[in-house]
Amino acid sequence: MDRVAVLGAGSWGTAFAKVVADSGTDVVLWARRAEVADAISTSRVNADYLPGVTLPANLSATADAAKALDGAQAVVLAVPSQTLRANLTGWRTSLPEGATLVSLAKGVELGTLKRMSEVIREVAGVPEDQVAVVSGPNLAKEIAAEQPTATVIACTDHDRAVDLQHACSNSYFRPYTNVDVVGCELGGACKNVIALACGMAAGLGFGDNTMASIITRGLAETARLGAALGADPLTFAGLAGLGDLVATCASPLSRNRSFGERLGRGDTLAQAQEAAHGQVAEGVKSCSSIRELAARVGVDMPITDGVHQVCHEGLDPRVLTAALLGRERKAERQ
Ligand SMILES: NC(=O)c1ccc[n+]([C@@H]2O[C@H](COP(=O)([O-])OP(=O)(O)OC[C@H]3O[C@@H](n4cnc5c(N)ncnc54)[C@H](O)[C@@H]3O)[C@@H](O)[C@H]2O)c1
Ligand SMILES: O=P(O)(O)OC[C@H](O)CO
Repeated sequence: MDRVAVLGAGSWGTAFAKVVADSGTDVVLWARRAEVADAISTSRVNADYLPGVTLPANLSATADAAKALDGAQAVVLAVPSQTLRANLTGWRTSLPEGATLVSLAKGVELGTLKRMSEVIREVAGVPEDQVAVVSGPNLAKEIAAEQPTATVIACTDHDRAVDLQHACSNSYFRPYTNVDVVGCELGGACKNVIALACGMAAGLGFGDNTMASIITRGLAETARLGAALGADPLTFAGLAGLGDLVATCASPLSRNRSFGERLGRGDTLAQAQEAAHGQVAEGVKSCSSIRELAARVGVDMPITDGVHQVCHEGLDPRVLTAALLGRERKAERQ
């Protein structure tokens, strides 16, 4: 692979483009705003999202998506989940034939309840084995600072995953392959919701026992959903499951955890949204789609359900705490 397009110049799109460029592959990064593309081209910095990070010379930027896509062997989609369908519909006619379409987004679409790889297949009209997913404990700022990190590249076509693995392996970034796309995507989407719950707990002043309890029971409900949807249960013990869950729930860099913390301290949804400065906390929307998906397949997800109620039905996080603790007693593996 010698040319990759990354569509979306937010925190992760820009950091991932740097990863690919630092791995020796030429990258063209598409930014929605022309001034962001121009600034990257002239100063080699994306000051809005990754201030202080110098981007490599083999990374160029443009606001023209067709230009970014021209000749790309892999097309990396780095826009928020709920905008992926509309964005990709606009790019569809410029997608290079046979290119691997790669999702970086961690969410489940509202309304359709589709995972991002399903949205991509549907909109681009490509087979399942042409779509890959990157998911793991990947806080963009740490990766942009070249801190050692592992991730998972999931694709039902193992050889395609390996090609992509070669295009984004370097001294600070180590991707593993996996053929369980369903498990990796669900792990990535659900952990944002659990991180909101951990944030709420932190905002309420609770400590590490509470965090560990939410993380572990959050993993249990994520794995239950995964099992019902055909995922490999072991995926949830891996980087795209437990790995990402721990990083997101523990890190002050996580937008989801920070958002939850504000709610826990008493902010309204609107106040927490304002404090996020336009950066996406995917769990705020995906808590609703995941909750609906769980109901569709008859899976109990009490934490996800509670996060939805706090975010969208005005439930006080303190009342959620009491409700979760007061649930019917049960066996751990029930
Ligand atoms: N930031 C991280 O550390 C990180 C790590 C792994 C995965 N992710 C996932 O990657 C995806 C993108 O996250 P990000 O951190 O780059 O987000 P971000 O908020 O930093 O950037 C989003 C980018 O998408 C663009 N965009 C295009 N159409 C848009 C629209 N209609 N509305 C809003 N923005 C639009 C924005 O201009 C911006 O460049 C999310 O699903 C996120 O969960 C993020
Ligand atoms: O900042 P968050 O909460 O969107 O999390 C970022 C990444 O998904 C961590 O892997």
